[in-house]
Amino acid sequence: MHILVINSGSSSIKFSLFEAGTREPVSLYEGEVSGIGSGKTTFTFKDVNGRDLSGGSSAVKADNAAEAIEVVVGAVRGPGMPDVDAVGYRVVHPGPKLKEHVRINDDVMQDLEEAVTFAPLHDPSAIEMICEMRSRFPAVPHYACFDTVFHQTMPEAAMAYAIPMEYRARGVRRYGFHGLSCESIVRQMGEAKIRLPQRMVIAHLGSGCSVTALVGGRSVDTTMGLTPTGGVVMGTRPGDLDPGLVLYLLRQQKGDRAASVEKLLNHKAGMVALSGLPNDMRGVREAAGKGNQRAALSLEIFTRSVKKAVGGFIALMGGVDAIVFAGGIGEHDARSRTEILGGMEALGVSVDSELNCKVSEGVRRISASESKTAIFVAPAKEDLMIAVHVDRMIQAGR
Ligand SMILES: Nc1ncnc2c1ncn2[C@@H]1O[C@H](COP(=O)(O)OP(=O)(O)O)[C@@H](O)[C@H]1O
Ligand SMILES: CC(=O)OP(=O)(O)O
Ligand SMILES: [Mg+2]
Repeated sequence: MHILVINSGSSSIKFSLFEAGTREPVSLYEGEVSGIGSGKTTFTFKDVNGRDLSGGSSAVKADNAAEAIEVVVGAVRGPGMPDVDAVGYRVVHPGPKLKEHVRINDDVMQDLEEAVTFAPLHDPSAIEMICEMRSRFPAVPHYACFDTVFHQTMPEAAMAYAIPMEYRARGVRRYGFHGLSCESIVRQMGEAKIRLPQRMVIAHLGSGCSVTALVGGRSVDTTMGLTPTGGVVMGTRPGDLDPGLVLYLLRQQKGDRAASVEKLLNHKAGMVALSGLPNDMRGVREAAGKGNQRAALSLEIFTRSVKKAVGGFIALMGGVDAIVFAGGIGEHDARSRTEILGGMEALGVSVDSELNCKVSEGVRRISASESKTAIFVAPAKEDLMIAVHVDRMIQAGR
């Protein structure tokens, strides 16, 4: 059986084809269409051995999602490719009703449409992708896997906001995101024969950034809330703000005030606002290294916000046995890791500077020998988790 997994972002579509059924899902092919609508769309497609299957042309024309989907469909239906038996999608926010990963039908699509208000940066592209793919692959089952499901284990004290309870009944609560990433880290630790740490903090620092506290491998609290705009500072999102500041912004706008503030908070805030540079941690670091003061300040603010989240969760859990970094920044930016954990030696947290700079596959340990807390770097395998959940749903006859 072959499961196609699709993780669509606002300007990119990542896809992987997994073999599953008789064994745990294994990725056979993966690809990405990125920079959709930018005029500089690129396409990568390779097999499990890294062999390039993109036909040698990395530049493709995809001015919108529908054209990008044509590229994806062309690749997975190409010569020699196996039949797709099921399709799984990463959907960031399911809205208030859906609490588990689900097989998609028209009712589910209705729920997802209603969830767009909670994740306007993420859900629309996923919904568009699902609609297109359902019409192109009408005979196979389609499944939605949500970022939020992993956080269902949070206690009510972590979920509820201090606003009138009638809103809680309407689904206004902390949901938490990057759950598929967190789950994949717990799973990878098991595969690497690392004893599951009792108290763990996962810092998923990528396009979106969040910090999650886990006890016994289950989420007990996380920084993102009702939406993926809150929590720690991100590339284009501000993280937590004084609610009075949001009211101030709303009062300043003309026309469609909510739409203007939404655009400001999801696209124009965070590191891009502070640094005045494009949304790429590498560029910000390079500029700061050359003396750009705004870039340096943006890094300081980013580090400070993640450090406060990590420290807060250590206090909440009464200590920490492991800290894990994942996501594009968490996995690749050694400086972010040392700066976030710098000065925590008194808490028993110290990074080994040599191990921190090494590059290798899978979960790797970067803590110093004297560190009481184990510190790891791990890839966020969201796509693998989606394949695992789709496989389970198929086995369960869903
Ligand atoms: N080698 C690297 N060093 C520092 N930052 C990196 C590196 N590679 C990727 N990043 C950063 O990771 C972020 C994207 O993270 P990623 O997890 O890939 O996002 P997405 O959620 O879109 O998959 C960007 O800010 C990018 O600059
Ligand atoms: C939930 C979220 O922020 O996702 P991403 O990091 O992919 O933007
Ligand atoms: Mg991501």
